[in-house]
Amino acid sequence: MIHLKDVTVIRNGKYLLKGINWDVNKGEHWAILGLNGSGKTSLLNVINGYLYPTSGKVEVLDQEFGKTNIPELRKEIGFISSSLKQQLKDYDIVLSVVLSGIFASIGLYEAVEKKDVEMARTLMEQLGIEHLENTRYGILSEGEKQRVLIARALMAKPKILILDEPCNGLDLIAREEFLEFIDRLAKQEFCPTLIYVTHHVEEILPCFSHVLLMKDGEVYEKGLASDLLTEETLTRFFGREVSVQEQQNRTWIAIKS
Ligand SMILES: Nc1ncnc2c1ncn2[C@@H]1O[C@H](COP(=O)(O)OP(=O)(O)OP(=O)(O)O)[C@@H](O)[C@H]1O
Repeated sequence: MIHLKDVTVIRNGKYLLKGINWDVNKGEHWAILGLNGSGKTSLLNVINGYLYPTSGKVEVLDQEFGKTNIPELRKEIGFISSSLKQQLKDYDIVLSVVLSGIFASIGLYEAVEKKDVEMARTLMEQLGIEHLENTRYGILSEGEKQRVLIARALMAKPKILILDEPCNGLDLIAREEFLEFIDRLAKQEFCPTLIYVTHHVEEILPCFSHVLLMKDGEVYEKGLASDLLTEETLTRFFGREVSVQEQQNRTWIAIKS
């Protein structure tokens, strides 16, 4: 699904990413964990073709960057981020916003078919936002907006779904409800490969088979979540002694000292 070989990005004399080697295979879901400024967003921008590497090779969905049509490829990659949340038009109704996902457009300018509206309604129902169909996007809460974004992304039937800190701005209940949805989504046969970026270990659900630990623009470690979400590795990674607890099949950490 995604293959990065020795990817380095330098901008304004600064290494944003350094020698990244990363392979995401079909059937895997990855969580990317890192502190502020560790290069997570830069990495996502490379995958989306918004940030061109200074050196190295990028292959996404069997397309090698530099030899492929990136805008076409982007249609197969769903991307959920806070900047997209802000770009959507406040005055559009939720149904239009969801339907606009078919065209990856901000606003709905093209005719849609009955089956598209049916699909949008099914997705809204699965996300518990069907009652908001005719509500203006601008008045929704952060949690509701997040669900609209997910439904919008899924309309395009992406092969990869990237979630960049999707729980930012969600309260405790909204966050847990959102994570429950992600868990349900991961169990569906049609689920795209999920790439979930977060600062918070406890958001890494059991459906995330693998974890990429990012530090200072480099891959600190990568591998099975069960191998990496341990007291020993996380203490080394964060550079602070942490204690780890398993609850509801998730890892919760606290700083010891
Ligand atoms: N165009 C650029 N020129 C110079 N430095 C940049 C540029 N874009 C990003 N950076 C720097 O690269 C580093 C990595 O940024 P990035 O946004 O990828 O980190 P992040 O892990 O996503 O951080 P956060 O968790 O805070 O969102 C930061 O120090 C940032 O200031």
